[in-house]
Amino acid sequence: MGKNKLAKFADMERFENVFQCTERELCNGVSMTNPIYDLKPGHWHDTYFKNSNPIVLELGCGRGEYTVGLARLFPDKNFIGVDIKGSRMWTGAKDALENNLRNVAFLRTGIEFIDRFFEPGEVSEIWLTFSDPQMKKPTKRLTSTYFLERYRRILKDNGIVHVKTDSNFLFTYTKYMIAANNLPVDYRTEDLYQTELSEEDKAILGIQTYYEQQWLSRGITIKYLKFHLPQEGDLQEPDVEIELDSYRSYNRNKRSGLTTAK
Ligand SMILES: C[S@@+](CC[C@H](N)C(=O)[O-])C[C@H]1O[C@@H](n2cnc3c(N)ncnc32)[C@H](O)[C@@H]1O
Repeated sequence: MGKNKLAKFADMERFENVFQCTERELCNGVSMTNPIYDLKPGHWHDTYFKNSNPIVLELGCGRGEYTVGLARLFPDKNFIGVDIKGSRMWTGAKDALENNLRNVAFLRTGIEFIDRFFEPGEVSEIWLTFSDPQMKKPTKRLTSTYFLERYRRILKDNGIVHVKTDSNFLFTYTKYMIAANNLPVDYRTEDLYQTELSEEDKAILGIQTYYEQQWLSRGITIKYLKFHLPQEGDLQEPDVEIELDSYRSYNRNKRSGLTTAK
């Protein structure tokens, strides 16, 4: 039987690669709890990673498969998985500790507060893996201007955003967002596993998360976008009606009866 939640929460308090800030109103970035490191925004390199390698975030990392998988592929980069659900993140944190992956950390907090934990320009890339499409709530979508503004505050100029998703709704919304703001796109595919990829991209994009495995077993195609986020200019929300996904996950909200949403 797997470890229960309370035991996992106790582990999270003592894992040296886990930083937590769960009281949302107190998340001012100077009170991340960790058994060893007193970490302030702007000091991930010198206090924790002890190198100057690029920092890559996975936002909504769940069990952290991408964070840990990418860390294995790229020992010369640093990876931080971010999620509010500590019991999920425990899996990745334990895996990284057991395998002595020093280029991995996990941060437990709400993504809406992400700019409280990093200084401007401290982050090079962001991965969004199988994020909830939030079809009814545009400001909760992780590729909305609400979130992109926050990412811009911590990313280097022209920092990279990767979106890997099952959701046609989130993919289409993100495409419109990119078009509305003329964001430079490096890569876009609507069916990842039917696309010719370099060996390196195959390894990067072949990492499969828990949610991806669920979608693949249901025959849903996987979409992927890689774009840049320049610092300059106001970000505009796209004004389009998008067809809702025809399926829903065990965790996604019930359908409202509508067939499209903005
Ligand atoms: C659908 S799951 C995907 C998890 C993982 N990326 C995967 O592919 O298996 C979405 C994850 O995002 C997290 N999440 C969603 N909104 C969040 C927010 N605002 N702040 C922190 N975590 C959030 C949830 O807790 C959940 O673990």
